[in-house]
Amino acid sequence: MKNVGFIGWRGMVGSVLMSRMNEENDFSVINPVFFSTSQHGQPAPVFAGHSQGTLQDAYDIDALASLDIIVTCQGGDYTSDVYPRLRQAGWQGYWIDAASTLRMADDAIIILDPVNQKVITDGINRGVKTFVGGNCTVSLMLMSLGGLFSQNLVEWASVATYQAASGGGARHMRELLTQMGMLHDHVATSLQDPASAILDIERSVTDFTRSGTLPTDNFGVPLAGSLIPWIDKQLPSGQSKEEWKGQAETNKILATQQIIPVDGLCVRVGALRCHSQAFTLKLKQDIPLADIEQMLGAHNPWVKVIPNDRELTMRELTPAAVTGTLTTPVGRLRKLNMGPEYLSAFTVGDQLLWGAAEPLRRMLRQLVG
Ligand SMILES: NC(=O)C1=CN([C@@H]2O[C@H](COP(=O)(O)OP(=O)(O)OC[C@H]3O[C@@H](n4cnc5c(N)ncnc54)[C@H](OP(=O)(O)O)[C@@H]3O)[C@@H](O)[C@H]2O)C=CC1
Ligand SMILES: N[C@@H](CC(=O)OP(=O)(O)O)C(=O)O
Repeated sequence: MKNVGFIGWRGMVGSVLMSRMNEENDFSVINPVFFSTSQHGQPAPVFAGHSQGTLQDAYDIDALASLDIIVTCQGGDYTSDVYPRLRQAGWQGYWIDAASTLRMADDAIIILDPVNQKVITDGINRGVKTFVGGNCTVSLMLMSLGGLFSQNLVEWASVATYQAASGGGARHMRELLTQMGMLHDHVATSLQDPASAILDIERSVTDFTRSGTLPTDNFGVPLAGSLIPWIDKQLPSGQSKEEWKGQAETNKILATQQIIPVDGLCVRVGALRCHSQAFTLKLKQDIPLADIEQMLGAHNPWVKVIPNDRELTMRELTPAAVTGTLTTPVGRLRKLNMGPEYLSAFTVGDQLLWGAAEPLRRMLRQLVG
């Protein structure tokens, strides 16, 4: 059995990965070794009945170099520090990573096997050893809309995202929930009084939101009851880094010969762990809607086409409905007034599952059999 090292297993993405590996019995086909950047020497976790002694030092290059495969969800700083040193030390093992650091490197493949299995297989066959999970919005878009991309029918895609707090990390989720609770507490008494004026309550909430009282260490500004139309760094192009990733990563995942333009606006909203995305797609031809639905639904086992119906949309195409599941639904499919090649679509997906942990888990499984 292969020796597989895990770094970042107790973080948010790592916990989801461990939980999925347990569900799929993945620990029975590997010899896991657990590492920590801060807790080495403490007892290692027990997964699926496998006790693994103590936590190893995640910065110990010799210990890492003894492994066949390393899976890390620890983050970009860790990757930037350890990966080059490990490769320079001559380590030839497989590196599977959730962080964005190595995604665009020439010798790395962005993994999303329901979409680019051929790219992955070709890579393994020619000796690629570095496999990186994609940006969550990109992976979730391709899981939901893969049927159109795989048929090479998309001329361009314009997107507006509605991204959950979890994309920023665990502390961002806590901050959002704390803000929500504080806002409610601030007006709880008035809310209970049916005779109270709603605009007085709203003004009180707005004043409180602007007062500087809400915790904003992580988001920088209040998110509860609001939104933030910027995610990640500012680039000279005027895009946010998150917006830049849309085209760059999509085309790398699909290994396109000719770039498919993908661009739009990325927005943080007060959802917990599901990213939603509203698309305008320009198709290369006028294709009947029924054919589009068929192509989308047949692409992979996790996509689900939600008919463009009010009740079904409200029940099945929301973060509340999708969170915690591997389903990547797509709905609101209709031809737009701009012309018969213009299609709208709305997608929802759990950004910790298909958006982060699941592609890594499935890559590991491919390498260990
Ligand atoms: N959040 C997301 O949606 C996505 C994240 N990613 C990537 O994954 C990386 C990790 O993200 P995420 O899982 O959100 O990070 P977390 O902050 O949840 O965890 C990262 C590390 O923090 C350390 N840590 C310190 N205190 C605690 C604690 N109380 N509980 C758990 N861990 C603790 C752990 O390392 P140690 O044991 O060594 O101390 C842990 O592995 C990101 O930097 C990013 O590169 C990728 C896609 C999506
Ligand atoms: N940036 C995403 C999370 C993510 O997947 O990021 P990255 O591309 O660094 O893995 C968000 O904040 O919602």
